[in-house]
Formats: sequence, structure tokens, C-alpha cells
Amino acid sequence: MSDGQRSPTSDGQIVVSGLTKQYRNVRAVNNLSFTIEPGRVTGFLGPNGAGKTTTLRMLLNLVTPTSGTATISGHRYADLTEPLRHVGAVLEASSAHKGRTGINHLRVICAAAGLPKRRADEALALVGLTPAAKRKFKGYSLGMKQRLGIAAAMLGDPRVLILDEPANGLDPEGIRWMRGFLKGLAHEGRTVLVSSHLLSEMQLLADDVVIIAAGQLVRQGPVEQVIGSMTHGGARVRVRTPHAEALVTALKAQNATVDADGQGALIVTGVDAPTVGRAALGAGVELHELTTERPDLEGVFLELTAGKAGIR
Ligand SMILES: Nc1ncnc2c1ncn2[C@@H]1O[C@H](COP(=O)(O)OP(=O)(O)OP(=O)(O)O)[C@@H](O)[C@H]1O
Repeated sequence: MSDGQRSPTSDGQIVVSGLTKQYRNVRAVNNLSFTIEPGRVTGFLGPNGAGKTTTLRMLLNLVTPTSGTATISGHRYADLTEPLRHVGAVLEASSAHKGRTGINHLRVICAAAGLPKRRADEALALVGLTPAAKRKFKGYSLGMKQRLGIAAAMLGDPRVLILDEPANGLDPEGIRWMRGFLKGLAHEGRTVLVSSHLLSEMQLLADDVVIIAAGQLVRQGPVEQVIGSMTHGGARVRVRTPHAEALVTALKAQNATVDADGQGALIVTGVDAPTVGRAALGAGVELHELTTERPDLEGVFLELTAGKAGIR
């Protein structure tokens, strides 16, 4: 604990405990508790209006909690002596003086934060913007603005990175770059907390997820575990046959549950694909498709947050 800000056990950990934010008519965040570990990318997910941005803003001391606490490496953000060296944050697409170049934008931040000027060049290189260093911000594409925002967040070489919807406006190549970049930071032992609506991207990017709805925690854990917790003991099997009735009879004899998917296929749960295949063979039923469907994060998210109105 050389600088009084870091301890071996809490370094890089984010702890949200009983956090609540009551606006006049809306309880934006309601007694929320979770922990985010270093060395992992954590996806922070929730429907519109779930309270994600409000939570991140409380974490960064931009909104005062009604009650509860949010700490980074064991300290409230307001108590960090050199916050930029601990925490980098991108809360919305980067804004900068329109006539300022990318590099100058970063140098201004360095000067204000007491960081060496060379960090501006290093951070720009880190996000692949060096070729556009001397171009004016007003000519930057949305993707370049996102990268510049991340470069600004990286100026202090922070242990913790917090990003609100960083993939917004990025093209597929930009999204892939972002994925590699954030995974790389986590690999270095940093804490990466990312809110996003892009659930298929989150499944590729995140190690852990925290899912909230209507201001409250719905589920937290490693992505695979959260998905596994919703599979009710197994995957679903999709099967297509011209002899549906005979197959349903054979499957029910195996205690399977069978539903029509409305598009000519049957969805079977309770037994695995080989069992379905054997039941079909035994009944002399021809199959045109036999597929195991593993639930994805999007399906699990929708199931977990169903009925928890996003608009409040
Ligand atoms: N300053 C404010 N004053 C009043 N209500 C607010 C304020 N900020 C947020 N809210 C309300 O708090 C709730 C949570 O909003 P928040 O922006 O934190 O959700 P979110 O999960 O980030 O949503 P989105 O995914 O749509 O960005 C919403 O009902 C919102 O209208």
C-alpha cells in the first residue's frame, strides 16, 4: 500500500453495496450489490432504464447515492488522490473541442491531470489513432471518437476501466478491435466493466456478467454459469420430420416435452439429441433436421428480465 490507495486484496476490485438512487418519482437504482473482479471483462447488462448509467455515474462520483456505497480498490472515487491513474472511464461518445486535433485534446487532459505529455502519444497509439493524430476532432468518425474517448481514459494507465456502451456506432471491424483491446486489458490484470445492449457481442467479450432490471440485481456470475443456470438441466433439441405425430408419441414415451416452434419444427426438451434420434429410428420416423440448441446470452437475458419494464 505504498500510496495509501492500493491494497493487495482489494486492488482493482469494484464493490457496490446496497446502492440506491431515488430521483423524485423514480427509484433508478434499488439496493444494488455486486462485486467486479480484476483480470476479467464484466458485462453490465439491463433493459433500457434499468439503472446502468446511474450506477456507473455513482461509481464515478458524478451522481450522489441516496444510500449505499460504491468503491474502487476499496476507496470511494471521491477519495482517490489521483483518480485518472486508478480509473479510466468513457461514459458517452467522446466530446472534444471541435477545432482541436486528437493529439491536442489528449495533451490538454494530460496537462490538467499532471500526466506527462508523452502519455498522449502513447494512448493515441494504443487505440490505433496515430495516423489521425493531427486531424481535427470535427472530422473524426463516430468510431474514431469512440477510440479517442478510450485513449483519454487510458492516459493515466489505470488499473480499472469503466465504459458505457463503448461499441455504439462502431462498424464490425471496430467492434472486433474493441473486443481484442478490452480482452487484452483484462489479460494484463486490469478490471474492465462494460455496459452494453449488444448481447451477442457481450457473449464473445465478457467473462462475467451483472444483469440488472428495474434498478435491482437479477443475476451475477461467469457468462457460462449464468447461461447454464437457465437451461433447466439441458439444451433444447430442434427436430424436423414429415411424421410429427408419430415422433411426438415416441418422444412422450421417453418423457420428453415437445412443442411446435410455429415454423414446422418441433422443440424437444428433457432428452438429448441422441435420444431423439433413437426414438425416431425405433418409430421408423424419417428426420430432416436434428439440432442441439444451446441457449445464448440474449435468450437468457430476455428470460431473466421478462416483465421487468424497461421504461419507468
Ligand atoms: N437525472 C435524472 N432525473 C430523474 N430520473 C432519472 C435521471 N437519470 C435517470 N433517471 C431515471 O432513472 C432510471 C434509470 O436510468 P438509467 O439511465 O440509469 O438507465 P440505463 O440502464 O442506463 O438505461 P439505458 O440503457 O436506456 O441507457 C430511468 O427511469 C431514468 O428515466
